Amino acid sequence: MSKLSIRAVSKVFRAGTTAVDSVSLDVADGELVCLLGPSGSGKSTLLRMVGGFEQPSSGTIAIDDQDVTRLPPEQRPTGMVFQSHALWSHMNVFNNLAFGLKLRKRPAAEIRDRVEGVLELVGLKGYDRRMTNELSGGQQQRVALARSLILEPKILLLDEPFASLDQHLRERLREEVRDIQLRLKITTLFVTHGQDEALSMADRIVVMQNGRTEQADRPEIIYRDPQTPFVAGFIGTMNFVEGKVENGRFVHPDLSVDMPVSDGPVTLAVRPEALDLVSTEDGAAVVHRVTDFGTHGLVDLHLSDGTRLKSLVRSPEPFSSGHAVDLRPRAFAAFRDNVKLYRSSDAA
Ligand SMILES: Nc1ncnc2c1ncn2[C@@H]1O[C@H](COP(=O)(O)OP(=O)(O)OP(=O)(O)O)[C@@H](O)[C@H]1O
Repeated sequence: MSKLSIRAVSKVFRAGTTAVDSVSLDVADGELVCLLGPSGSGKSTLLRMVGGFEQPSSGTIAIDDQDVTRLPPEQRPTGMVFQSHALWSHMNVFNNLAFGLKLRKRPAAEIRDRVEGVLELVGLKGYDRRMTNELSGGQQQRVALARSLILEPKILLLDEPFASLDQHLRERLREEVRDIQLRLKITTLFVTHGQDEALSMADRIVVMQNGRTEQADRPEIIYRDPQTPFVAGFIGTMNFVEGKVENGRFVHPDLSVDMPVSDGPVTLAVRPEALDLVSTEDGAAVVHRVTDFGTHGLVDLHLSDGTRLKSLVRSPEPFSSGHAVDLRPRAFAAFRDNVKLYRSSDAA
């Protein structure tokens, strides 16, 4: 049972940059939490503070109720895998993996068994005598993961571990790592700026911006019920339409929907898959481009005020560029001053 508790942690660098701004986060036993956000949002700094590679300016970090805030990395029950694998190239795989155990003066037989076990776990059985520079990028990252896991950390920390790999390999490794994590039931904090990675791997996603957490929720909630326009726009594709509410209706020259909130300006957010199109003679929106992906079509639209929208349609056939269409949003959110006001029934 290992849990991580981050309480009001901030990091101000000497230059005056607030990289992490009073973040609190609990990661439950066996949970995999992804920190997701744009470049510079503070994800790596937060992760590095959990690993002990960076000191918080304020706040506390506890693992299983033990305060580790001031402990150096080697005294924390954490294992970190970095973006660039940082393996020792002058050592073979066995020695890379055995290194930490030798430091801890474990008996040779135990070291052999544990190296063998962890290599099997990451799918590299029999690779122990290879030099690490004779391995592919994906294999090197597997060794880096094995090197962390062999010390049986309570908390596994992964900092964009697949960033240097090609798309195909990245997808495979993310499945493998998730399988291993579930098998070991190891509490994991994972930094990525890839939303697909976060959506496919995480039990919970923490969306970060400017050193703060914008929202922490299960992936499907982050996607379906984003609490701020930033989260709405960062995960998946989102259309935004600026307008205002008058007498319980969102009003825009080309689009109007019921919205039982008080009058005033709002931003309407609607997913491409929740924006139905109907071809008409005198529709308000004009089709700009149609892309046929085989399984579905994506229609780019222009509204009369210049707003651009995307709609996902099952078949692109009825639509072609220059044609007018009517818009029928099925599910949407409205934001006013970054606060979500209202959402219709769940996306169909
Ligand atoms: N050692 C440092 N000294 C000064 N500023 C730093 C240092 N490390 C990070 N920063 C700044 O802190 C902010 C957060 O950086 P951080 O690396 O945590 O972001 P990130 O979300 O992990 O970004 P990326 O996805 O690009 O890795 C940035 O503005 C960055 O320039």
